[in-house]
Amino acid sequence: MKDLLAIFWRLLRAHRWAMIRGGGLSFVVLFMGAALLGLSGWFIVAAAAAGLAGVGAMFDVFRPSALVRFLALGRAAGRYGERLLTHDATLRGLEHLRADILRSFLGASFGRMTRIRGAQALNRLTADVDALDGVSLRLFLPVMAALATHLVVYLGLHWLLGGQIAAWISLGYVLGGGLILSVAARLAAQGATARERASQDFRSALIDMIRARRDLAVYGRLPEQAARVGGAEIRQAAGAQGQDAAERRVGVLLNLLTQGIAAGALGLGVAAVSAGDFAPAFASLGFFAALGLAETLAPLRRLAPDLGRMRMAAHRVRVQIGVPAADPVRPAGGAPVARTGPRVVLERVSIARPGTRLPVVRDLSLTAAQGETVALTAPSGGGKSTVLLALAGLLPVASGEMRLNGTAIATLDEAALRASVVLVPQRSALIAGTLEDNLRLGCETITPEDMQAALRACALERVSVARGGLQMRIGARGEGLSGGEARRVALARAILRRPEVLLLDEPTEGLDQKTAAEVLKGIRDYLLHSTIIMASHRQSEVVFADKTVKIETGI
Ligand SMILES: Nc1ncnc2c1ncn2[C@@H]1O[C@H](COP(=O)(O)OP(=O)(O)OP(=O)(O)O)[C@@H](O)[C@H]1O
Repeated sequence: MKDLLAIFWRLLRAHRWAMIRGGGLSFVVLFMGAALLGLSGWFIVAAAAAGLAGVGAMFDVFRPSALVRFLALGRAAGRYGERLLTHDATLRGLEHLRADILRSFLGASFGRMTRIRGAQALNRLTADVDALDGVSLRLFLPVMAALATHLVVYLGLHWLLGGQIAAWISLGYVLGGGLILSVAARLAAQGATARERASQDFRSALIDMIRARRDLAVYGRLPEQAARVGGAEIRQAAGAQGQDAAERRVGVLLNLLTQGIAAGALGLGVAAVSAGDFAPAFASLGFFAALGLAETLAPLRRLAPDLGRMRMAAHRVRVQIGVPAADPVRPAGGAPVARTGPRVVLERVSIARPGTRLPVVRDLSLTAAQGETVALTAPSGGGKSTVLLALAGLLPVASGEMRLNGTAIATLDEAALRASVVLVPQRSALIAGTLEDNLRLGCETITPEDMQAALRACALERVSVARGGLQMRIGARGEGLSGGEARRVALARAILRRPEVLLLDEPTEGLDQKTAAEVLKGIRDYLLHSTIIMASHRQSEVVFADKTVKIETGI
């Protein structure tokens, strides 16, 4: 319940007045519905009684019928306004929630970001947020409006018919309805959990299958994965059927409750008439008001089967948005990049990966000057990428110090560091779009001439010219490019930023000797004054570098 309340509070805060006015109108609509039926019942019976008594001509039909019309029209208009306000406020609130979830993904620390699964993130942003529209529309607003209506109707009936009938009707609905709904929610909880799991499994399995379809096909596992997706879909459909059946059962029970309360109200009314407490028309008022109050339960029918799903979604979303933003490697508002001292200095640096006790890199020292190219070497798993990540400010150092132009990288301002240092990891992300879209990802303000020069430097000009130049289409994750071409697009994107320090993780992997040499020379000439530090396995990269530094691994 805490999770659901927290989500309702967020939705309420996003558009407080619209939500409060919508909730108020929900109450008005329910109250007018009960008053309309009660008044109509009283009117018909009172008119008939007046006719039987021979005083029909004296009976005032105008005022009650005007009131009936006012209630009928007011109720219709109120319903329209209530739907408009509550749905609009809820959808806008969900929009804020989605933005908060997205922000929490984007603000995740580097370590967490690498562990986020695309399918899970999509589930949080779509299915979970969709499930939460019911928190205000099917849970809190209808329950609050129903309770307010029962309270006001209780006071009105108490005044008109006495405490016994008023208590029978209002308490009957509040206690009886509450009991039916809470028992039904408890019984439906297991089915709701199973359905929710099936629907999350379905989405995740489907997304995994689409992403890994090539590998699955190669290993002959595509039918197996398709069967997993199909199985989750069948479980999901079965869960939906079960929940529909639960909704129907709740509907039958709530109908029986309404009939029982109305019959009891009529019986109590008849007894009161026999005892001479009030006229027969008043007995019908209680009976019809009891029938009219059935409307307070109508929006809650779907609540029991949906509650489990809403609870789970609310919990997951709360956990997601409650995750603190990135544990910063550098404090906010750090130092600017200075212009003194050697470009890059590492002094007895040790670096550990999160979750591991032993440092991956131990006591590494190096100095790299402006315009110098340094090759870092170590066996596979020896910590080359780890050093580059730390230099890019994405991993903290366990001991020692890393300095850029004389200032410790750990104290640098985030924006200043990003403007000065660019890292090209082993696997870079390419987006679906044109070659230009992918190059602009690194720097918005570049001109077509800049892009052509960078493409030339990375030996990509010929490839792009043959396929539409900057408008060449690239598929999702670099689809349509060879591995070496995708790598070169990532390199071109990085050098377009003209960083002071360029960090390259195995830059010529996947390139033949000739192209590799051409690319390394092209990059060096394009960034004459930049310091280039590269993680290298290949002899051609080591030979190209001005100096080589061997990493002593701690593992
Ligand atoms: N996210 C991570 N969490 C924990 N340990 C990691 C993580 N990534 C890599 N490691 C470990 O850190 C060590 C160094 O990895 P790193 O990627 O820096 O090596 P590398 O020299 O670049 O290797 P390669 O040449 O194969 O790319 C390895 O033992 C690796 O298993």
